[in-house]
Amino acid sequence: MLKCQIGKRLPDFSLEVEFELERTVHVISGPSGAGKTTLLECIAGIQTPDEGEIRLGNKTLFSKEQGVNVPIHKRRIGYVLQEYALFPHMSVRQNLLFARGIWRSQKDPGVQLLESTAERLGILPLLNRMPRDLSGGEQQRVAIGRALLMEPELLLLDEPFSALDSDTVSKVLPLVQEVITNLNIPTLLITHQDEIARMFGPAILRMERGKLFSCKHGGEMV
Ligand SMILES: Nc1ncnc2c1ncn2[C@@H]1O[C@H](COP(=O)(O)OP(=O)(O)OP(=O)(O)O)[C@@H](O)[C@H]1O
Repeated sequence: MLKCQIGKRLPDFSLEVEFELERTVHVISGPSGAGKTTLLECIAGIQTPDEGEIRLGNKTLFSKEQGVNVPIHKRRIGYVLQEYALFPHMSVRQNLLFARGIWRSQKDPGVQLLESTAERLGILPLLNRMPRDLSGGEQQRVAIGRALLMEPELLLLDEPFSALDSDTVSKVLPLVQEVITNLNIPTLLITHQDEIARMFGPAILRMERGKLFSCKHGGEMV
């Protein structure tokens, strides 16, 4: 379970949210500048909230009161962005292994996990290719595979399909949806694309001016 009650003030913007998420996918929609990315970055540890607390399972990731701020690499959070952010000088296999910090070692049990994850995402035949030789949809599946290989306890996806054309989205989406749904961990997915929101719904949250609302009930989340 993810429990988040934080405040973050930027010069012309302020984020104030309080919510709890079970092990399901929640879609976040909302206008540009509403604070969606800021929220995900606070949860991931890229930005530091000014106040409040973030708990994941029984771990405190951030607590202003207790002076806790777990560094990004120790949060066990898979974070996928619109830009695939693969390492251009590494093969797909090395990119995936890097997620586990084992890209020099072939003996790690993670290699087996790598192959099964790559198979589920349909990228097994691509393991020896370089990122520049992949299509956008393939690169995004590698980026998602990399996030999964961390064996995350929380998955954050920030517009992961918006750089892809609609044909590619239709092909990639069912595969990714199945993998993510089967993961059974709390997942936050930012998207402006209705088709994607529908596939992952019905748990849709709406962000406006730094506040989060539940669309289903029309009220502010508590
Ligand atoms: N480093 C920063 N310094 C000052 N203001 C910032 C900073 N980063 C973001 N902001 C402001 O915070 C607000 C929320 O930005 P954020 O990127 O979280 O919105 P968003 O909902 O993700 O938007 P989009 O859908 O366009 O990506 C915006 O008004 C933005 O200008």
